[in-house]
Amino acid sequence: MYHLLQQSFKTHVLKEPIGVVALITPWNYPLLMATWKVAPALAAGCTAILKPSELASVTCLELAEICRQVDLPSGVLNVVTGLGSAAGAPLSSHRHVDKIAFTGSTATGIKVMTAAAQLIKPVSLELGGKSPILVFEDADLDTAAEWTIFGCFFTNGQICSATSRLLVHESIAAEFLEKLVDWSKNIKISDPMEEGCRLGAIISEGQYEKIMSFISTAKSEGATILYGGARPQHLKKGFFIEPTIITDVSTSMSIWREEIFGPVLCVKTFTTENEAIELANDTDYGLAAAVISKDLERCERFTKAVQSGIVWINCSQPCFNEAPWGGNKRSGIGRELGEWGLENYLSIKQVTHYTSEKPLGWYSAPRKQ
Ligand SMILES: NC(=O)c1ccc[n+]([C@@H]2O[C@H](COP(=O)([O-])OP(=O)(O)OC[C@H]3O[C@@H](n4cnc5c(N)ncnc54)[C@H](O)[C@@H]3O)[C@@H](O)[C@H]2O)c1
Ligand SMILES: NCCCC=O
Repeated sequence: MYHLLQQSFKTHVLKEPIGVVALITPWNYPLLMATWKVAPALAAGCTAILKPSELASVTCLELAEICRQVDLPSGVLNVVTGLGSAAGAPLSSHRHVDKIAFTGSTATGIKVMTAAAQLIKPVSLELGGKSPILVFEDADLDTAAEWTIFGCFFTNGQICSATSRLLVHESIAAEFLEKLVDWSKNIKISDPMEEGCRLGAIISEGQYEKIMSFISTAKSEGATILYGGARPQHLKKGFFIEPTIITDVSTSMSIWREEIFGPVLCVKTFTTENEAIELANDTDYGLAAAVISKDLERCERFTKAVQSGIVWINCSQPCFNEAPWGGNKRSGIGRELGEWGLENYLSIKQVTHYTSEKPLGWYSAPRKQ
C-alpha cells in the first residue's frame, strides 16, 4: 500500500538545534577546547552551558565577557565553574540538559556517558590517547627526529593527540635514538615567558607527581631512561620535567599502555611493516597516528590499517578548523570541527506530508447513517 501511495507523500528533513547543551572541557588548551564546542553549539541554535576545568577557568569567563560585549542575548551562553563532582556531574545527569559534549580523560568520559545513559541523552566524547609514531628506515633522520620530539614534547606532552609511542625500524634505531637525544638536549626548558622557551612547567603538582610516578614505575619494571626523567638541574622551583625518552619497554608496561599526559616518549623497534602496524594498533585508544617514510604507498597502507581517527603522514600534530577531529576505540565518540562539529548540536526531524485528496482506503468505511 505504501508503494501505491508513495506519490501522495512528500517528505523532507529538518535539522534543528538539539536544545540545551552542556559543554564540559579540560584544562589543556582551555580556550581552544571551549571554542571548538561553543561556536558550533551557538551556530546550530542551541543554548549552551560551558563547564570549564577547575584548573583553567579564567579564559572561558573571558570568552563569556566577549560574548556579552558583542550583545549575545543573555542566557544563550552560560559559564558554570566548579569541580567536576559539583558542577560537571550534575550537568551530565540533569533532565533539562539535552546533550553533553565532553572533552577530558577516558575515566571521566565513562562517568559522563553512564550518567547520560540514564536519560538516553546523546553524548559526544573527545577523550585520551596513546598515539603511535612510526619511523621507517627510508626517513630522513633529522627531519623525523624533529617531528618525533615535536609530536611528544610540544606543549609538554599535555595534548590528547601526543604521539607518545615511537616505533622505529630496528636498522636505524641506534642512530635515530642518538639524534633524538641530541634534539632533546637542544630544547630550551624555562619559564614560558622567556624568549625561545620550548618546554614550560607541568600544569599542577598532582600531574607532576603522576608523571614522575609513571617514570619510576617504568624503571622498576626494567625500562631504561635513555634521556631525561628528572627535574632539570637549572630549575629548582616549579613543576618542570625534562623531556624523557624511555627504551627497553615491553607492551605490558603501564608506560606503554597508559596516557601519561607529560613529556614522556617510549620507544620500541620493529622489523616489518606488519609488525609496526600491529604494535601501533596494540592500544585501547585510537585518537591519532603518525607515519614517517618516503614511501607514499606504504604510508597509504598504514593509513588504512591503523585504528585511529586522525593520521599524519610525514608530520605530527597539525590541526585545522575544517578537518574532523576525534578518535576511535576508547578515545571517544563523534567528531569536532568543520561540518562534523556542527552535526553534534543538531537533531534530525523527518517531516512527511500526505498531499493527496484521496482518503487512505485501508479500512472499510463505516456505512453512512
Ligand atoms: N580528544 C580530545 O580532543 C582531547 C582534547 C583535550 C584533552 N583531552 C583529554 O583530556 C584529559 C586531560 O584533561 P583533564 O585532566 O581536565 O580531564 P578530566 O577528565 O579530569 O576533566 C575534564 C572535565 O571534566 C570535569 N569532570 C570531572 N569529573 C566529572 C564528572 N564526574 N562528571 C562530569 N564532569 C566531570 C572536570 O571538572 C573537567 O571540566 C586527557 O586525558 C586528554 O587526552 C582530549
Ligand atoms: N591541537 C589541539 C589538540 C587538543 C588536544 O589536546
